[in-house]
Amino acid sequence: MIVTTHIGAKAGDLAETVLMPGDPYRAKWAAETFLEDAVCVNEVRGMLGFTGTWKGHRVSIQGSGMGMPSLSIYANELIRDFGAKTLIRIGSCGAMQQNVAIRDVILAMTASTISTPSTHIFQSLNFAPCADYGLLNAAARAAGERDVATHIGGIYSSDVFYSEHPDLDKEMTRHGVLAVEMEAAELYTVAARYGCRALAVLTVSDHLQTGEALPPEDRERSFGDMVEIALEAAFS
Ligand SMILES: O=P(O)(O)O[C@H]1O[C@H](CO)[C@@H](O)[C@H]1O
Ligand SMILES: O=c1cc[nH]c(=O)[nH]1
Repeated sequence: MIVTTHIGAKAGDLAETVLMPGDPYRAKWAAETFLEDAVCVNEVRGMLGFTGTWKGHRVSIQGSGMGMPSLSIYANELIRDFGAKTLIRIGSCGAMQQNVAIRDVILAMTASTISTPSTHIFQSLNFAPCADYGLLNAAARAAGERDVATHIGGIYSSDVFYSEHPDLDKEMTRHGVLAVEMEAAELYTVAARYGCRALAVLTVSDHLQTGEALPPEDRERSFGDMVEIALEAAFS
């Protein structure tokens, strides 16, 4: 029997493949919408987790919370205590390029960052967090078969939602960074440490240049393309 500090599930309750939205209610919606026989396996701190099947494959969907310190707790416990092998973030993000529109999907090849909870490990090294290539390639194929605009490239994992660095945002736009979110760099780093596969599949909910922003209910329960792309990539 395994119950960690933050995941109140028993050994075997979680699958080797875990989708990780920041929002626990997106986890609930995605489990109810896309999984068969989904059962709730975690309610600790309201960070809901579910396990069910998709096309016969066992899969869990566990909320990560917002920001890298929170994601890091769940990724560590999922991998070290529950045996997760494939972790795919399904998150919202803010577009940083004019050619990226609201509701477009982004596959994060790399995640630049100022710091993550893992930064101290690397001393003076600027570690480059990157996606698992097999997952990225499979997600690109899955996205290509859907009627959704998809961009593949670098994103920025920020510690803040409300940026006080317009100069830095501008430089990232100038250097082709597609979007900003708050978890992928730590997910990629923790996965690399334990030899696991990781990818972030994101949907654009905000636009830093136009000021557009989707309402909370859309972020919770309308990003179905990214969920299906993540599931198809995980089991291709
Ligand atoms: O929609 P989620 O997955 O939470 O992701 C994004 O939304 C949150 C901020 O609103 C941050 O967690 C950011 O990364
Ligand atoms: O602008 C945004 C939208 C989602 N998540 C972020 O971190 N920033």
